[in-house]
Amino acid sequence: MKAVHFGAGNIGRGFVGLLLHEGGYEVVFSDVAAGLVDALAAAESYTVHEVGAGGRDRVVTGFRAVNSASDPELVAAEVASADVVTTAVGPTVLKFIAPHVVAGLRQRPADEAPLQVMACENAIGATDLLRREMATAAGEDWSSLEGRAVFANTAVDRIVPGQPEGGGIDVTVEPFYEWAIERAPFGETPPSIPGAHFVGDLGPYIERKLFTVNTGHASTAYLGARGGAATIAEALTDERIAAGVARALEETSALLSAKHGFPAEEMTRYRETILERFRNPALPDTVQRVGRQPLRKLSRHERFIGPAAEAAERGLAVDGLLTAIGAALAFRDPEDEQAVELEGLLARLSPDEFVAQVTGLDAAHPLYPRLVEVVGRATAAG
Ligand SMILES: NC(=O)c1ccc[n+]([C@@H]2O[C@H](COP(=O)([O-])OP(=O)(O)OC[C@H]3O[C@@H](n4cnc5c(N)ncnc54)[C@H](O)[C@@H]3O)[C@@H](O)[C@H]2O)c1
Ligand SMILES: O=P(O)(O)OC[C@@H](O)[C@@H](O)[C@H](O)[C@H](O)CO
Repeated sequence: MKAVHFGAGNIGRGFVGLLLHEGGYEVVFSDVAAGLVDALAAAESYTVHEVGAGGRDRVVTGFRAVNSASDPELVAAEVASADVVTTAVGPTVLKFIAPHVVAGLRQRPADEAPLQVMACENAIGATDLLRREMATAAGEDWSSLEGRAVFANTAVDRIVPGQPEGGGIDVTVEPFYEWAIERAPFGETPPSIPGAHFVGDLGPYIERKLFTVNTGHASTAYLGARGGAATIAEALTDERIAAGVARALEETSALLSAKHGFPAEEMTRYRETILERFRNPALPDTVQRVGRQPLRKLSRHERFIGPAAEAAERGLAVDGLLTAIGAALAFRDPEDEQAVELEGLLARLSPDEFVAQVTGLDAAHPLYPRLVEVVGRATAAG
């Protein structure tokens, strides 16, 4: 069995590649970072170091690596004969992966078992997005190609911090992980991934993950950065920040319970586990990594505006989320293109224009005036 995995970065090596390997796949990593591809191609194994309580080392072997920028034909050939394609590149990069998967499908015999495609990104419906990008890349050939693949959305959860520069291809991760995958698209032959669980309806899982783990993570990063903290664990040692994060998460939990029926006690335990994961002192996870790409994180269906909009529509509290959004507006990182753009947009646009453009909310939405106030305060604070 063979899996082609696009994006050999933190989660690619530290989670998706590891679980595919443990499921019995030969993993072919595909990436555009030449140094990383060369290092993987030259290695026979790498180690995933799980740090913190219950962690152990796991070794990945039997992989190969291909550079999709310099060797697209080889990538297409690998995809053509693969059983599984996964991605962990970031949702905005899926449009660049799509042409490679389409090129592979063009070479794949029509009577071959369908390629099983799963995008493992922090976004609702990431595989659906990849599929749309593939349809665009294929143009009028799509109707003859789409039957050669099946598409399943997934929710992946494991904190994999940035790895030290020059540290090689080993990866340091937390011990916890969860991978939920839609079951129905695979019919009788789901992929062999013992570490994953297959679910009938992914909607509640991905929303619970994105609106708890990622809302809490981002709230900690932005409140922490504003308070001068360097890491997530350090930020949570400040009681005011911890209280701010707890408040935002109580609001998203109330929404998730109202919308999906998750019992309140289950959500309380889920939040406790997550906050304990964030506090893992062995995990060197920076506020810059977790706060990266703030414009993506402030977009309509993401971890802040997504739950806050739905909570406001239901008349639920959103004050904690608005405080975290205020902190997000103050996030500055000269190395992060979106953080720089965010600063420019705040200087250039009126609060109304900013809310409309960045969050995509309509002026008639109940959250809209509250966001305009938050943006107005951020603009005034300079
Ligand atoms: N790190 C985590 O804790 C974590 C956990 C769950 C989900 N995720 C999600 O996984 C995705 C990747 O996150 P990450 O933390 O591993 O980021 P990362 O930056 O460590 O890895 C991304 C990799 O994609 C590669 N890449 C960029 N453009 C590419 C292209 N056109 N073709 C092939 N490869 C390309 C990069 O070179 C890099 O190696 C994101 O969607 C993220 O939200 C991350
Ligand atoms: O990857 P992002 O930028 O969407 O979010 C940053 C972190 O919150 C994220 O990578 C978490 O570590 C991960 O989602 C945990 O499962």
